[in-house]
Amino acid sequence: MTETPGTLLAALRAEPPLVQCITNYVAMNIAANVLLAAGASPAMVADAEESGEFARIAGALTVNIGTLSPPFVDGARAAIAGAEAAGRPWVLDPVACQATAYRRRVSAELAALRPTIIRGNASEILSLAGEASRGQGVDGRDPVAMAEDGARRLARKYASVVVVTGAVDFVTDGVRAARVEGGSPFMPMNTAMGCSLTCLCGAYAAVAGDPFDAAIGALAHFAVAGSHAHEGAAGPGSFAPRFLDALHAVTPERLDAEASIQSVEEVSE
Ligand SMILES: Nc1ncnc2c1ncn2[C@@H]1O[C@H](COP(=O)(O)OP(=O)(O)O)[C@@H](O)[C@H]1O
Ligand SMILES: Cc1ncsc1CCOP(=O)(O)O
Ligand SMILES: [Mg+2]
Repeated sequence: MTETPGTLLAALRAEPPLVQCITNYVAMNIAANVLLAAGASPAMVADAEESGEFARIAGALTVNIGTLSPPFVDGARAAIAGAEAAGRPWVLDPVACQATAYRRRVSAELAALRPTIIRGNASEILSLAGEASRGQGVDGRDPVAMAEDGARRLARKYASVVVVTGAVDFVTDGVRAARVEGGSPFMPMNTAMGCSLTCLCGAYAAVAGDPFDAAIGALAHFAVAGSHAHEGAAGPGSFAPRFLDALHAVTPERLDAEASIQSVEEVSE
């Protein structure tokens, strides 16, 4: 792996990428702070009046359907067209896509536009892959292992890198696969943690040559920072500021030294 998480983090900090985040009302502030702490430059630019134009100047685009509405979806469509025209990577977060017909329809439409990376919890990836999901609203309720085959199918169908998050994260491009360990059980007790990770996947994709490496880099950065923040945290409340500090404090060298990444042998079909 030439593009290790540490190499990508060094590149990101040397030239902070502009990341256009079309995300939900809950995540906007949290995700912007996560990107700034990590070393990237966030901009929450969502309306169709300008989102396509902005996507052409951003290093990457992220689209999250957490608090979707028809104008929001129009903004996402325009931004995706702009990113595609400019050859920029874009990331889809299909928040709670199992929950309603509207979310199933919009997430399927956006996935069919072939995102560079799709990132969701196991329940969301299961649903996007057409399988039964036990997700409750935005919260994942399925084990990551259950969603791995669905992730592989999605990756092959849309030529995307697919990331399934949970206690141990899984990433696949349909040919290669890996698992990333670390983090903290306080992470799913903090809202918008997954949404923020999706935005960080955009930041890493902006500086990486290979979106599979980018996804692993963002996952490793979250996992290492989450483990550091867990030390001394009394609960989800004190975890949150420690996590921002840890995202900022981790150096490229420590990221490569501490990241726990296992390649998964893939069976060719
Ligand atoms: N039980 C856990 N232990 C450690 N890290 C976790 C755990 N659950 C989730 N995470 C981490 O929290 C982040 C958000 O993942 P997740 O909670 O699955 O997303 P979402 O917020 O979209 O449901 C990821 O970095 C993931 O690795
Ligand atoms: C609570 C909530 N409601 C709609 S979007 C959202 C945030 C979800 O954040 P995450 O998927 O990162 O847990
Ligand atoms: Mg989520």
